Amino acid sequence: MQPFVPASWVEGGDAAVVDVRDPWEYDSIGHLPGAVNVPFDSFRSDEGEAGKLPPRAEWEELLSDAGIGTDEEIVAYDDTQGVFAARFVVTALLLGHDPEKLHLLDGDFSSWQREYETTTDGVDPDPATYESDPEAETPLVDFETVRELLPAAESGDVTLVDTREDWEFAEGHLPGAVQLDWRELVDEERRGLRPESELRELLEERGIVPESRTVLYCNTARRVSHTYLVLRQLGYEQVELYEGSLTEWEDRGGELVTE
Ligand SMILES: O=S(=O)([O-])[S-]
Repeated sequence: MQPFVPASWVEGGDAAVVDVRDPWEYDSIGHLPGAVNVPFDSFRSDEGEAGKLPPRAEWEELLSDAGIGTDEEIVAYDDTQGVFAARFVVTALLLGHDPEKLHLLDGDFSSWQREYETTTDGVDPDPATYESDPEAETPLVDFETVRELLPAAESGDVTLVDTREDWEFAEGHLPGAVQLDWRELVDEERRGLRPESELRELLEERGIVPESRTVLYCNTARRVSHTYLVLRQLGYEQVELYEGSLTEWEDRGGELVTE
């Protein structure tokens, strides 16, 4: 999986382009030419199979209405350095879209408009039928699995990564977790990924290495989605997502460490 694509790939290509910002931003500030608007809140739910995943029927209807077909190449963007759009990409992945056909713009709306055109023209998508794949293998792990992995995380055999900010980590984290704020992976100025060599150095410093099984969590599986895609971009194959994240962990009385 090579999820991150540059603006030039999006501009010249024929992938379905998905803008996950609020409708007022899409309509009034503008959007990438041809992009459809699928706002972040429209694909988050407490009624799906796990965490914040939407029910399959709702997801299928949302994508069909947006004119996106089951086998299409998709690229998503936002205006927050990719963290909201990453959640769209990971939602599609977890509901069975072909991972090789899922992409995230390396950058965001603000960096795009420094070089490329935007528009406020409405988009009228062609009708499509989207079908999710309930049989697809996914990188999801659940509460019980994470709880069973804690001893291995504490002994360093499994890498448990908390992708939240320092102060959140200090207030309470899973035993054995290392901290990696997702924002450390992006370059403030270009609003996309930092250079690969810097990313690899940073990850290694934190003990996040491709050889180790790696499980990510945050609060509601938004920030982990970005980190998941970065690790996959760098060739990490053994990365899993705790979709329930701290919201479920705390609800179910999971152990927390404070500093
Ligand atoms: O990004 S988050 O799910 O932790 S709010």
